[in-house]
Formats: sequence, structure tokens, C-alpha cells
Amino acid sequence: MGILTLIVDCIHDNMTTCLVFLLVFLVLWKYFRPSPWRLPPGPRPWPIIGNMNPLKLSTFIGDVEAFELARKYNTPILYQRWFGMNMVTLHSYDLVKEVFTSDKMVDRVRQGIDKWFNRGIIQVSGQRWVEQRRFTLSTLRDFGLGKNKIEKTIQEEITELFENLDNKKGESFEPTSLLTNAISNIICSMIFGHRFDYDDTTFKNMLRMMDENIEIHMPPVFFGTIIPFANWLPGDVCHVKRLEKNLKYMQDEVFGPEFRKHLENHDPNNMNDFMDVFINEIKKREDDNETEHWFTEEQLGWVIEDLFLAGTETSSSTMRWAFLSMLHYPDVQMKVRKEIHDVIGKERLVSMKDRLNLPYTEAVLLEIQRMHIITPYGMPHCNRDDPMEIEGYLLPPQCNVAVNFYSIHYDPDYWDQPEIFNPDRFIGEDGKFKRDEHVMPFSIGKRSCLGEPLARMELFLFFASLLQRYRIALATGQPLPSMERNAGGIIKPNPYNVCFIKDC
Ligand code: HEM
Repeated sequence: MGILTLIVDCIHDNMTTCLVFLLVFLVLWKYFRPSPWRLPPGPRPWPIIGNMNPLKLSTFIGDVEAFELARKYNTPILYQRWFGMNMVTLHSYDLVKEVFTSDKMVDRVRQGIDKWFNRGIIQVSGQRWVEQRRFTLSTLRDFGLGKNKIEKTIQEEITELFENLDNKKGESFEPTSLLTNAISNIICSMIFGHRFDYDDTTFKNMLRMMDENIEIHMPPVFFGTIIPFANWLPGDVCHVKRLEKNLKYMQDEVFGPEFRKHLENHDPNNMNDFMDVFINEIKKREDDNETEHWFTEEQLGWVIEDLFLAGTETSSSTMRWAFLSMLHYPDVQMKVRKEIHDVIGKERLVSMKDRLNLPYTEAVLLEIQRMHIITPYGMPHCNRDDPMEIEGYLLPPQCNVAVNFYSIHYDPDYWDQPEIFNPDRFIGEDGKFKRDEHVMPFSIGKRSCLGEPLARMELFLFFASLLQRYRIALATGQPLPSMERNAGGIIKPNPYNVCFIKDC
């Protein structure tokens, strides 16, 4: 019997032991082998889980902890491993500005289930992203993004909201669904050319599913997306299947019927909304027999989906933080209302032109966005297929790089008493509103929020209009709701009840 046969027999007899040995060896080798990269400082990751605690996944936000780690290691750039994923976070304004305005840092990491990442706008990279972002931005601008046209749409939606709030007769209620209805109807108007009734079943289902998708998106789906076979696991531990089901409903029941209606009535000389223009691009390519392109019905669905996902819960959650802040700081609320009543009065609708004359209202909104970060890491960027040097460190290709917004918005070396709610920090000596680039809720650079002008308009008009008409208060005897953050795709306050008391 040769020595080879002896080894094979031995392995055969002790298969389980050998497999366990091999697995341990591979894990240890991966863990201890010298890295070819010069990674930024950070806590040593554990095998498999990295720096994540799987037991705390459902409550994971991590931005405050990362801020503290960056200070402990005295570094503006921190390295952590989230399971198998490299996660580099930036903790200083100057570094964020340098890195995020670089053309080499505009991609998104390709990971896990590819179909999640190669569609729409938010997750795509390279030429497809350049083309789809440029098209979306210019089309939305044509339909009023940041202009008077959309201001009128927002004002109409606010008037509808007034009616609903008046009907509550000052009683205490949870405002999430009313705010979300109003905000998402603005996107509906731009995309489909019409709004929905708040009671419309399709609209209600769509909003419920979008909310559910954002709710379940992080962190279980994040876990699912970095483990490619999560899709095939029995049950739905990573919520991937639920997410898929919801997305399919939206494609089949909302976007599909709208698409067919638009297609039937398509007139290239009369385009009324985003869908019309996208269909025109599809038709142009069909006429030219172009086969390799990204203007398809499916892609249109994903772009719309992205706009709804990115543009509804974000603005609506910021509004809820705003009203919660008004409950916590009644003196600030009184001052904002007085400013609005002095400048605009109690009857005329608030318009964007009033902005310059409402410096305190603007300052309060910015302070709310500084303190209540709804996307703690924004959307991580990555370098493409080459390694990238930042601050003397060498990052591997396709490395996640994210802003830790908490570190910028609460930087004690920059802000005086960052933990204190103080809108006056944004009022200059001349009494005018003083914007500060260190508050960057929309991120910066070429990949920054595509909907920023719309979001700013919505926040200003909704906040000022509602405070013009209503006093925000608690029901008698109701305890002050907490400012605790609710972990999820978007960081929102826990649900709370509030009274909108009409006093003009
Ligand atoms: C308060 C409201 C909002 C906040 C705080 C916010 C914040 C952000 C942030 C932090 C990003 C990631 C930027 C990056 O990758 O560096 C982003 C991306 C994006 N946002 Fe917003 N957003 C808001 C509202 C909106 C609205 C109203 C829309 C659309 C109508 C929108 C559409 C998008 C899109 C499409 C992207 C992806 C851009 C890309 O990948 O090129 N957002 N947003």
C-alpha cells in the first residue's frame, strides 16, 4: 500500500474531522494572513462577523460608536469589517470633501445578489449611472425640480393636507401617514402627471410596501445581499423574499398600469411628466433598432422605484423630527410662528420667495437636519476596480467608503456644544440666515442626493406652512415623546401622537 493510498484512506475514514480542520484552517488563514493593503486604523475584526454583533443587528445604527472609535484612534478615516464587507468611514469634513468630490469615488460596490445592484439609479455604477442620472435630473428639472412649477404642486398638496388636519379638530393623532401621503403625491405628480386620493387603495398599498421595504431593508437585507445564497435559504430570514414580493407588486400594480396608460396616449409633441419622456427615449431606441441600451420598461420601473424610495420616507421622516423638535422646544416653536406671522401674516400661503425673510425658520430647519441624521452613512461609495490611496492608506478595489455624518454634524472641534439644539448658530451678526456646509444631510460631490432641491423646497414649505396655521402640541397629560432613534433603512423617530391646533 503506497503512502498516498494511506493518506486517502485516512481522510476517507475521518471526513468530518478533516472538513472541520480545513474550515478552521481557512478561517485562520484569512484572519491572520498579511494584508496586501494598507488599511486605516480600526478595531481588529473577528473571523466571519468582522466588527458586527449579529445579535444586535436589528438595532444597529453604529454611527455614534464609529465616531467614538475614530476619536479613540485619533483618525479621520476608520476601517471596520461588516461581516465580509470592507467598510471605511470618513470622519472629517475636509476629508469628506476631498474624497467625495473625486471622480474615482462615485461607484457603488457590486455585492451579493447582483440583480439588486444593477438597476435603477441608486445602486448602479459606471456609464449606466452617468446616463441615467443625467437623464433623470434633466427631465425632473424640466418638470419643475427646484422651480416655481413644483412649488405650486407642493402648495396644492399642502392645501389638501390642511383640509385633512382641520378635520382632526386639534385631536391627538400619529401624523406619519398623512405626511407621507402628501410628500409622495408630489413625486407622483412629477412622474405620473397626477396625484392620488389619500384613500386610493393602490396608493395606500404602494406606500405601505415602500415603508415596509425601507423598514426591513437594513440590516437583514443588507446581510442577505452580502451573502449571495441568502435568496435560497429556507424561510425568509433575510427578508429578501418579502422585499421582492413588495417590489413585484409595485411593478405589476402601480408602475405597469401607469406605463400602459402613458403608452396608449403617447404624443412626442406633448410630454407631461417623467414617464412620457422616458417612454419617448424607449421609442427612439426601438425606431433606431438599438438593442444595447438601458431605456427599457424594466429600467423605468426601477428608476421610479428609486425616486419613491429615496424621496418619500426621507422628507417625511425629517418632517416628523421637525415636529417632534417643536414639541421639545416650545420656545423655538413660538419664535418660528411669530416670525412667520410677522412676515407673511396668517392668511397668505407660504412661498419660496419668503425664505429670505424667514431667517430663523431656515435656521431651525437646518439645526433639525444637523441633529437628526436620517441616513447615518448616506449611501456608501466605492473606488472602481483599482486600489485607491486616501490619507496614505491603500484601499482595495471595490471598497465601501462612507461619510459618518454624525462625526461631521457633531464634531466638537467645529461646533460649539453640538449636543445642544441651538438654531442661533446659523444666524449671522447681521441677523440673516447663515448656511454652513458642515451640515451635509444630502452628502456632497457628483453622487450627492439627486432630489436635494426638491427636498429643500418640501421641507421649507411644509414646515413653514404648517406652523403658520397650527400650533403643535401634546394632548393634555400626554408625556413628551422621546427623541430615541428607530433603527432601519431611514432613521426616524418612534411613532408619536401630536395635536395640530388651528389658531388662525
Ligand atoms: C430630507 C430629504 C432627503 C435626504 C436627507 C436625502 C439624502 C440623500 C443621501 C445622503 C444620498 C446619498 C448620496 C451619496 O451617495 O453620496 C441620497 C441619494 C439620492 N437621493 Fe436623496 N435625500 C432626500 C430626499 C430626496 C428626494 C426628495 C429625492 C427624489 C425625488 C431623492 C433622490 C435621491 C436619489 C435618486 C439618490 C441617488 C443618487 C445617485 O446615486 O446618484 N432624495 N439622498
